[in-house]
Amino acid sequence: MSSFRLNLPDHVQVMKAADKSAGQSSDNSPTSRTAVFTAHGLTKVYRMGEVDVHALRGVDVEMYAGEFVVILGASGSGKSTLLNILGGLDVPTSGRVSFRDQSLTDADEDDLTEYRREHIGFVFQFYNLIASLTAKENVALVADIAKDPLEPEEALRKVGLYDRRDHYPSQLSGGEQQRVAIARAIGKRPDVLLCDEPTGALDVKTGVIVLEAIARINQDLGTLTAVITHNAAIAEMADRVISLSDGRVAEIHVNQNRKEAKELVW
Ligand SMILES: Nc1ncnc2c1ncn2[C@@H]1O[C@H](COP(=O)(O)OP(=O)(O)OP(=O)(O)O)[C@@H](O)[C@H]1O
Repeated sequence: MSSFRLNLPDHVQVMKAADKSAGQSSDNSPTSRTAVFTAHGLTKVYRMGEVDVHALRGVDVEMYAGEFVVILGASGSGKSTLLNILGGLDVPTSGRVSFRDQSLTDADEDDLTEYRREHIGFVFQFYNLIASLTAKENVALVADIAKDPLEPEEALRKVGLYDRRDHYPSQLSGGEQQRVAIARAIGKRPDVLLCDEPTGALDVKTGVIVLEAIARINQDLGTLTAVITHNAAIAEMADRVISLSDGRVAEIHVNQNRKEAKELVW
């Protein structure tokens, strides 16, 4: 286990207790945490003709039930590659990664599809909503194939868009569309919410509203939430900040005092 293990704020211990999976652990000591992701020695090499691009160069990382993690780093540092591997969208070149006690490295395509469907909600920079469906219908589409879904109205309420449920994407602002995308991602009540630059296409004010929605879901549902950004201000919201540089973990920082989204300035 890593040396920063004992430093997690009380908030995370509380979230762990609230997490659905916490009952699986018999260790109730204040320093116990349920590892959701455990990755060791992850590398990813993309072969581009004659050239090898080393996106990850040996990443060791753990993420815990209920925490809010920001993955921070410059463009090209490997953030999306790491998130895609954790989310089962990609596989490492070498190294091991597991979700709870399920190895993702040994999983085949079908296993990874089922893993993503059951456990992971994704939010990307661009919202990818279906233009011909209302907000509610966009959310229902995912909830329909889930085992224990949130009602689409409830998911939209959590992101502050219940009143706009019958609106089409073209009738919503960029920030509102992103919040529908977040409602869609949580509609299946995922264990993990993975967000890749969720505010990248938004102005500051709208970005803050989107971050507030993500933080509320982390808080209310106890969903392990990982947000990728190159914006250091956003890192102040996190329980922990994993900084990547050139495909390596450069630093892991524990925020003793998390800021609320509305306090952020950038
Ligand atoms: N499919 C791919 N084929 C080839 N190279 C890739 C591929 N995906 C990523 N890379 C390369 O791997 C490195 C890491 O990319 P990655 O997208 O993970 O970085 P990032 O930190 O998320 O960057 P950004 O903030 O710009 O999205 C980069 O050099 C990138 O060009």
